[in-house]
Amino acid sequence: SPVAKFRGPFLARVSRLYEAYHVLVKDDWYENLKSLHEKYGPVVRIGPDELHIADPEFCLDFRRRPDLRKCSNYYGLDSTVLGGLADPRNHLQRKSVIQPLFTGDTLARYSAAELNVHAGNLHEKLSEAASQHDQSGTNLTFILWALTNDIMTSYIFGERMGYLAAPDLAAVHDSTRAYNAIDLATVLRTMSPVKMLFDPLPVLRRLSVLGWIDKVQSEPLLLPLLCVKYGLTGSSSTQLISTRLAHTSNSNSTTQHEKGDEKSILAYLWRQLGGDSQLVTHEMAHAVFIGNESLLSNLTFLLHQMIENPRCVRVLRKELDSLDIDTYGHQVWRDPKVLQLPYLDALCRESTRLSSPGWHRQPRQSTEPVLYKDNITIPAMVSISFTPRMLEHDATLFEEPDSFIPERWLGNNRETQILRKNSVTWGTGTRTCLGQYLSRHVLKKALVCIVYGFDMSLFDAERDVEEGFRYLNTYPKKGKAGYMRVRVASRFATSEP
Ligand code: HEM
Repeated sequence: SPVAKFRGPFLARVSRLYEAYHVLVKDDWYENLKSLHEKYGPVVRIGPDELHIADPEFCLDFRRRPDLRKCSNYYGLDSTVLGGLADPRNHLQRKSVIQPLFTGDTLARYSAAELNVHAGNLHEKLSEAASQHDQSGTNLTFILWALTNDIMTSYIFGERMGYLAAPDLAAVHDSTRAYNAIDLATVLRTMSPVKMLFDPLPVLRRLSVLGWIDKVQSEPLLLPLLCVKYGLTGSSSTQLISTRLAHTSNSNSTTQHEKGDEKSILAYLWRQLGGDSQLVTHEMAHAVFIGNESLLSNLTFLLHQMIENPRCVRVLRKELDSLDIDTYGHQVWRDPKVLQLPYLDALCRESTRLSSPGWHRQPRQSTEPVLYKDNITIPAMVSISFTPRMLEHDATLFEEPDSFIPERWLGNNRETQILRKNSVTWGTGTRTCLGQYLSRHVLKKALVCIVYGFDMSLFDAERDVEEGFRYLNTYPKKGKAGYMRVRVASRFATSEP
């Protein structure tokens, strides 16, 4: 093997089942990875053709290269959508079509109008919860999940689905959230016979426990509801999206998009991708799928940190007092200055830094051999991986790396510039997150809405500690999902502006 000279556990050298064992059976992938680096040093062979590197300097430098390929064994499940395209040229081409829909005017218009409506709905829901004094606490996970679904579907499909207004948020949550995503992705990438069997046999696949992947890929969370809404029950999702596309693209969809009609995002993309409705469906379903879960996870983490650090709540409230309360009243999130508040920005950066999940690594391949330190050469096309969480908790990059210290991001000086350059929260190189700016707006507005309007504490902190704060898990295993239950109280007697 071209990587034979690199050290690692025996099973990992011969089979991907090593990964499967640590993800599916022992559920200790990240902890094990750390112990492997302690034993074998900064470069460890974690698969027959994959090296994991825990050398921040090398990782940060290597990742900036624009010519790297995403490894098909890792991203193969999503090989047709932007996030999984292996070839950098194909990726660049697709990105040039999709990226404008997630930045610039499209995002600014959404943020200033639609996103404010969702923040208003969140406020309403929390006010309701505060007045009800629920004996079992307020399930914030359900509320945030409904919120992120409303946001993602309205952004991508231009539809207000009203998840947050649904009378039964538990039902919304349970019927739309997918569990075991990491396990199933692991099965398919570490057990190639399973993947080979399932690829050509979609029926078999649908009957299996893996069926949800097709469902999520081809029928994103909102589609059943869209079916009901448009009276299209029975249509296949692709037909449904096509119908929706035809509806929105009947005339001048590009012009509408340019005018800022968010409803035309789908139609615009459809036209740009040559009318390939299946590709558009997959691309958008994927964005909704990953957007929902990462927003939920990041919002939950941010609120968890705020509850754990009352000092941060005080400092943020002081900063919020500088906003135009006379104009916006309790709806402070509507003040455009919110997006520029330095402490709020620092809170969000620090929270996203600490919340990267341990299961997520980023493997890349170079078509040329790569020179690692001390004259060690890594052969071409070997998967070279790093785990963002490891870098984000590295003491050489971040002082007191495990502590929540938003202040480290404040100011524009040499230190903060270096911190920003070293940040890998949103990915690296040319493959950074498409949803990062949308996510930043969502995190900021939701946090402002909550911190300005409400006092919050954990409903049963003892149980949360006992459970190891399970509610912080992204893409949890079934049966291991946690719920963030809180006590909510309105800060103001009357909440009208
Ligand atoms: C706070 C929330 C989020 C975090 C921390 C996050 C993080 C990331 C990271 C680390 C990557 C790189 C993955 C890799 O290279 O393996 C990525 C890629 C991506 N993310 Fe996000 N993400 C978030 C929210 C979103 C949202 C809301 C969307 C959709 C609107 C989204 C869409 C994407 C897409 C499409 C890619 C692939 C980009 C490409 O390869 O060009 N993300 N994200």
